[in-house]
Parts: sequence; C-alpha cells; structure tokens
Amino acid sequence: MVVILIGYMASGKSTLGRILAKKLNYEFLDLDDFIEKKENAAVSDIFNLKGEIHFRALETQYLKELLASKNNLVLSLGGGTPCYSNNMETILNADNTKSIYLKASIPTLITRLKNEKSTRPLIAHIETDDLLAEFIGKHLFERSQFYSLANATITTDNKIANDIVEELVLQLF
Ligand SMILES: Nc1ncnc2c1ncn2[C@@H]1O[C@H](COP(=O)(O)OP(=O)(O)OP(=O)(O)O)[C@@H](O)[C@H]1O
Ligand SMILES: O=C(O)C1=C[C@@H](O)[C@@H](O)[C@H](O)C1
Ligand SMILES: [Mg+2]
Repeated sequence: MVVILIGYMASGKSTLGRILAKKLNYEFLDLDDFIEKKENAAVSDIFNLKGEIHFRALETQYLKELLASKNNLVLSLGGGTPCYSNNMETILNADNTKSIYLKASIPTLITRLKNEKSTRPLIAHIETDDLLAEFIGKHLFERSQFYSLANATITTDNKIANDIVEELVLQLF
C-alpha cells in the first residue's frame, strides 16, 4: 500500500509521516525532500529562481513517478500538491493507495507558521502576524475543497503525534 498524507503547510505531514512509516515498517518519503534531492535545489530556490509554475510541474512529475514505482510507502505531500494539475484525481485513481487529510485548525496553523515562515516561500514575505492570519484563513478555505477529497480525514488539533498515528493506523486497516 502507498499511504499519502495531505494537508496545509505545518499540519504535520512530515512529522507524522515519519512516525507512521516506522510503525508500519514502510519506507518514508517527503515529496518536498524528494524534489530537493532530485533537483539538487531547495524548494524555496526553485520557487525564487524558476517560479511556482515550474515547481508545480516538478511536483506532479515526481508524484506520478512515485505512485507508479513504489509500494509499502508513506508519502507526505507538499501543502499545495493536491491543489494542482488534477493531482487529487491521480491519487484517488492510483491502485492500492490510501489518502489521508491531516486537518489542523486555522489558529493551530497560525501559531506554527508564525515561527516557521522562512522555509516556506508562499508565506516568507508576509510581514505581520495579522496579514499571515488573513492569508492562512483564505488560502485554507480555497484548498479545503481538494484536501477533503482524501479517503479519510483526521483532525489533529490538541493531539500528540503518537495518538494521531494510532488513529491513522486504524483508518488504514
Ligand atoms: N501533533 C502535533 N503537535 C504539536 N506540534 C506538531 C504536531 N505535528 C506537527 N507539529 C509541529 O508542527 C510543525 C510543522 O510540522 P511538519 O513540518 O510536520 O508539517 P508539514 O505538514 O510537513 O509542513 P509543510 O507542508 O510545510 O512541509 C513542526 O514544528 C512540528 O514539530
Ligand atoms: O503549500 C504549498 O503550496 C507549499 C508547501 C510546501 O510543502 C512546499 O511544497 C512549497 O513550499 C509549497
Ligand atoms: Mg513537510
């Protein structure tokens, strides 16, 4: 099986994906990290030097490659992956694949992202906390239509990572 973790920036995809993979004895890949290795460049540099459209094309290309070639894999997507190039359709139609939306509330995301803006090119330039909060609210609203297509949704607010992973396992088997 390929388990795909979906969610907004800072929803916990990378953190929880790593723990889940260990528990299942599956390989773990983070799509952002995979792109960085393949392209030998940081995601923020790809955005800044070649533009978001180029990044989205790479993201779709590597997502398809991984879905076609891997099994026993936990794959954490980038925050925007489900929202471009019919990627959600690709994921839902892939064989032996289960997608899970890690749903975090706006206040939780704001708290986390305030401290972690610099590595995330879509928000790195937002200067004040108020503007960041406004951006996240609107952006999450636009993206929720894609995220909520996942096979299952798990709310993550006020839960410790290990408990969320227990819930994830219950959704899978
Ligand atoms: N359940 C949790 N409780 C508290 N903090 C958490 C939890 N899950 C993740 N975090 C923290 O939230 C931050 C974001 O987590 P993580 O990097 O895993 O998110 P992500 O979804 O992979 O983000 P991105 O899409 O930007 O790669 C990290 O500092 C992580 O330690
Ligand atoms: O939410 C997004 O669109 C992004 C999230 C990150 O995981 C990276 O894929 C990149 O910074 C874009
Ligand atoms: Mg991540």
